[in-house]
Amino acid sequence: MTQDELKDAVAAAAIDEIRPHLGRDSVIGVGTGSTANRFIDRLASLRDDLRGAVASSEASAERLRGHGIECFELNEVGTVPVYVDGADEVNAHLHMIKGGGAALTREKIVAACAERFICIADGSKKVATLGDFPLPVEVIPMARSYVARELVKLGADPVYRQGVITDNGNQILDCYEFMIEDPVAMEARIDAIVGVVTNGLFAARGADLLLLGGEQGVERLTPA
Ligand SMILES: O=C[C@H](O)[C@H](O)[C@H](O)COP(=O)(O)O
Repeated sequence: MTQDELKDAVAAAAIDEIRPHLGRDSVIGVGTGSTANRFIDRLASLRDDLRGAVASSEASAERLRGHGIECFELNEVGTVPVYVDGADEVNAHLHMIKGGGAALTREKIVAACAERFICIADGSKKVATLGDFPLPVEVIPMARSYVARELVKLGADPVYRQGVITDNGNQILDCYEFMIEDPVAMEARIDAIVGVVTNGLFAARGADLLLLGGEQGVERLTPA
């Protein structure tokens, strides 16, 4: 199976997972990226079975609206029963690195307000230790150099993602050469640097369920 087929398979599995819990008043959280896009395309078939969605990016909101799915502000709905999103890497504890598409901050906010986080990913995203994928850190632009120096002290090799402005008007540093042994502690340490808006470690609030696509089908994994 190709990676695209695997992404499609996990998107379909997520639809099966959430369908029994949806009602006409349900507003669900929807993530960002190529895997989440496949989920959004399939969600179109459930358009009449839910009230709408909270999107974690402008791009996802636009795609949702294109399918006739109403988008709400998170402040209007407060909490969402479920948040479905992809990941760049995920470990056995269902801690993740996210933000390859620069949507990490809004993703983390919607995830924080979700009763349940379902991660959908093809098998290539599952790792023993997080960090092969460069960890994104969203920064206030004027703090970029300072934050980069602080990240070096933590052992990372931060690189400015040239030309990328987040939906929040900020910039991204990608941390290379940075294997993360304790994702919960590192998430908090990076967030404590002045000028950091968010980092792409989703460990304090990891996923509750991972739908992982492989040659044998879609595995259903809960945190180890
Ligand atoms: O900022 C982007 C998000 O964190 C995505 O969920 C992540 O990059 C995975 O994207 P994809 O499904 O395209 O691999």
